[in-house]
Amino acid sequence: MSGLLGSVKGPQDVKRLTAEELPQLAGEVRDLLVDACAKFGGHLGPNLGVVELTIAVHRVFDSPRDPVIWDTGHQAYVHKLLTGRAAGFGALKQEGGLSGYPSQAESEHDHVENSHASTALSYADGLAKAFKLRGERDRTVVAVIGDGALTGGMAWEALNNIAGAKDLRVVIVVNDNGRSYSPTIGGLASHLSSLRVDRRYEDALEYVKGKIGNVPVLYDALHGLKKGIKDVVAPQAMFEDLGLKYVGPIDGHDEQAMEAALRKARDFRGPVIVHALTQKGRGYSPAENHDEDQFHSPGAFDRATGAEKPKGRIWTNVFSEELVRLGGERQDLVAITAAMLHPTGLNAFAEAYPERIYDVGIAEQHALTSAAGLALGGMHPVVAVYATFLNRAFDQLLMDVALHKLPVTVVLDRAGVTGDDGASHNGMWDLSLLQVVPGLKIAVPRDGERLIELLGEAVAVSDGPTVLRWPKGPVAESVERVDRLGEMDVLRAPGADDPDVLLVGVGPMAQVCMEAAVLLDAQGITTTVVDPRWVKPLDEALADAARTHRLVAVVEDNGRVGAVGDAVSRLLRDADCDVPVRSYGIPQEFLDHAKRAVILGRIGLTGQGLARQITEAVAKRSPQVSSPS
Ligand SMILES: Cc1ncc(C[n+]2csc(CCOP(=O)(O)OP(=O)(O)O)c2C)c(N)n1
Ligand SMILES: CC(=O)[C@@H](O)[C@H](O)COP(=O)(O)O
Ligand SMILES: [Mg+2]
Repeated sequence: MSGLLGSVKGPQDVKRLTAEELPQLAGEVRDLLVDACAKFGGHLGPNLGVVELTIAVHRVFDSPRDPVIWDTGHQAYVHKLLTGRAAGFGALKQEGGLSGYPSQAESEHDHVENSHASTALSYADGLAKAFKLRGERDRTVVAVIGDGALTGGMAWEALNNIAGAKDLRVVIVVNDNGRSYSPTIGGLASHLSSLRVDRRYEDALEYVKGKIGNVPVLYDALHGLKKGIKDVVAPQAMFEDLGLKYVGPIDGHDEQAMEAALRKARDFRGPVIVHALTQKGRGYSPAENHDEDQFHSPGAFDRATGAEKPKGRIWTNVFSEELVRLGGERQDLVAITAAMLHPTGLNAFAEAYPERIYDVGIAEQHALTSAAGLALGGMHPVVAVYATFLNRAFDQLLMDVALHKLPVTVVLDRAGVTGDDGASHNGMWDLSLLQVVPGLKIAVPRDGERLIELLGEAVAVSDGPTVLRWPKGPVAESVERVDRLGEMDVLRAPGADDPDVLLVGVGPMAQVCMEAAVLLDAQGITTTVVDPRWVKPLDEALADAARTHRLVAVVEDNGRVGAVGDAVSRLLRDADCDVPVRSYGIPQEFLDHAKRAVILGRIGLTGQGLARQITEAVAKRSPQVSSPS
């Protein structure tokens, strides 16, 4: 690593650089970010937007003694570069390589690994309280939170607490680039933009600043003047009404201005908000000009043009198209996104029915209970979120939707192993959590055709909530049924009178089961494959089918504990069927980041892996079966 960045092994090296050297450092950082994200994909837009901000944070504060908490963590690449990890960007988000989020295992400068938004201020509140109790009054907690994450309810719960504790040394840097993926919504967004002073005295400020140069005391006085004018022109921020000191807005790309504001905030020795105005994708024109999301999280792309490598037809496309079609038939269908209109495929529905789409911000809990309200009002809401983010809205789904038997359909994209976004992004919890929700039905399509079929069935349910889920990536090859067993699709019937194994493939694991069945057959282990389609409630015909087999194997792309495998065991027990059940799924662990396919291979959720495990299971049950090849 050459240049100034090559000399940066930690924040102390950033502090040692002169102000004149910082633009060169920023340029080198941007070049490395674009190169790494072009090669591996990644959160390029968010990180290009916090280059100067992060440099200023590490020049003013003393990480890790002053912990820096990155809300959501997707914008911590620059922080990683300035804390000695530039070399790791040669394997960004790859197995065994640098995580795309803060990682305690990587550095003492990293604290929060959870990529779920709107948590940073609560961590900061707790950390600052701990420092106070321990008498470590010289430590400041810095929390960097985006305008999008600030629309999450937890952030306001934390702000309420922090504002009430005047001696908590917390510096909250609001990284306001005006966007989540899309432009940030709601009253907060318009309030933040009202705090952006209008150009007239911004320009005046620039003019005078140019005259006085960067003489801090004069510059500060000028800021005070601007603030005074702003107080008159734009009613002061709600933050100050909350009791929080507010500094800003500051040009987040003016490193010296950011340093001045952060020093002022640090020296205040109490809770302060520094409002930084930044641009997502700054410095790379394909990102700056990318209307949809300013290169929020592109896959690999051509560095010269910004053209992303084609993703092919993904599950989300099938859902997006079918929901538009259904929306034409059903005027009561409305859709809700939590700041992820395009990633969940709701953008097409929004274009077709602009009056029937709601973007509630990063506010999944509100999304579910607002959906309950819409359902009480006679609509049928479809709430589309990534599977892992539903965790946050479990109580709302349980007590605001299901308790009232309301017709809300929840669509979980990125269900199962997502992989390179790390442990908190895997959609491995929903099939377990939702088992306990009375009256809630869950369908898991195995391919695009079944997604269309099951979505239609789900939105036709009017006496309770329904849930569908599918994984990240290309939609699975179609597998047609050869028979029907109750509501279930039989995909493979061995034709033997006493087949050995009943393979229950949940959703796209059906294809994996079909591959395994061929391998098992080759070893003389006759296998039936069924796709339950609806996994909650399970079809009681499954118990009858089980009776004619030696072993039942349930395969699902979810954590094993408390999921469909356990539900099948319970079904068989309740039916007095004592055929043994094996469940194959994601180990109940926090998985290290790697590509989805790599992880599925590692945990045995492939045709070969499954065949090997089932062969061993059968051999234990009936030793005369041939040993695994
Ligand atoms: C609870 C939760 N919901 C949704 C997401 C998906 N997500 C990741 S980043 C992001 C937008 C964040 O916007 P902002 O906080 O403004 O940060 P920026 O990307 O603009 O820097 C969203 C919606 C998430 N990580 N967590
Ligand atoms: C940080 C975050 O939660 C999102 O940006 C997520 O990383 C996007 O995931 P996909 O790339 O699967 O849409
Ligand atoms: Mg933002």
